[in-house]
Amino acid sequence: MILDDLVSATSDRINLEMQQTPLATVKQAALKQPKTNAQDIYDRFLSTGVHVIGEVKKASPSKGIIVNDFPYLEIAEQYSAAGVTAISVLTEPDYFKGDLKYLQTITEHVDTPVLRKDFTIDPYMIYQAKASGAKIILLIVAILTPEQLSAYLKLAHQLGLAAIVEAHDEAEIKVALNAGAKMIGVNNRNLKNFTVSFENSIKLRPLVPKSVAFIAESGVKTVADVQKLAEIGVNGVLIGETLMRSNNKAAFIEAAQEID
Ligand SMILES: O=C(O)c1ccccc1NCC(=O)[C@H](O)[C@H](O)COP(=O)(O)O
Repeated sequence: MILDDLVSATSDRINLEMQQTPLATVKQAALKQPKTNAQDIYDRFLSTGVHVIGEVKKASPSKGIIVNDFPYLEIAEQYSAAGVTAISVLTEPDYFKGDLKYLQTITEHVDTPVLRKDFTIDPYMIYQAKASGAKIILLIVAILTPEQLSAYLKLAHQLGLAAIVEAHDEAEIKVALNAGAKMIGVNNRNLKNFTVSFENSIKLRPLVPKSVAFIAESGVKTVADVQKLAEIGVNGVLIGETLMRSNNKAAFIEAAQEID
């Protein structure tokens, strides 16, 4: 399964990075960042309307190369000017052609909160995210033990980072809620065969209390899709490929964010 390959590649990469830049150095850099409060991010997503997270991504395992031209900072600036609630930046290099440097550059130039979109498997990556100016991280239930999930969520909150805890089914939603997740992402993409269906969000939405933000991830193609997800009560939508391929990103984002 693709998640196993992603975890294995991430583990090799992080082991190398830890040799090049020790944890103590990354921790020091993280602690130099301005203090932030995770609850501020959760509150933004819980406020009325559908909140768009615009994703900056060059490639993905399911789609291969999505765009050849990749002016990542310009794209982030367009998202920010159009009023997205957050920007997701892929930092995974092997399958998504991402880079931590993209995230660092974007956080240096753009005020909108940035999500480090990666396959977090070690606290080192959480300190890296903070040191790079991210305000949100991704924690995927399927690749962590419940103990790791609780510990990583706690560490994120101590550092002032919010976390999207990604769950794929009912059992994973329970694990996420038990760990204290305040924002749950449900992936509409089946990671075994890459098919996309909003059925997963529709089925799992009622299992997440209204005090916990619900983000529908993947497969949004049209503003009508956002409307459908709004009707089932999602707080946010994470949109990657469609925005990356769009010639008028601002028009799509503005229309999506007008939905009540
Ligand atoms: O998109 C993939 O191929 C993929 C494969 C394995 C793990 C994660 C994957 N995608 C990550 C995402 O969560 C998406 O980048 C994100 O939800 C945006 O999706 P989309 O709007 O469909 O580009």
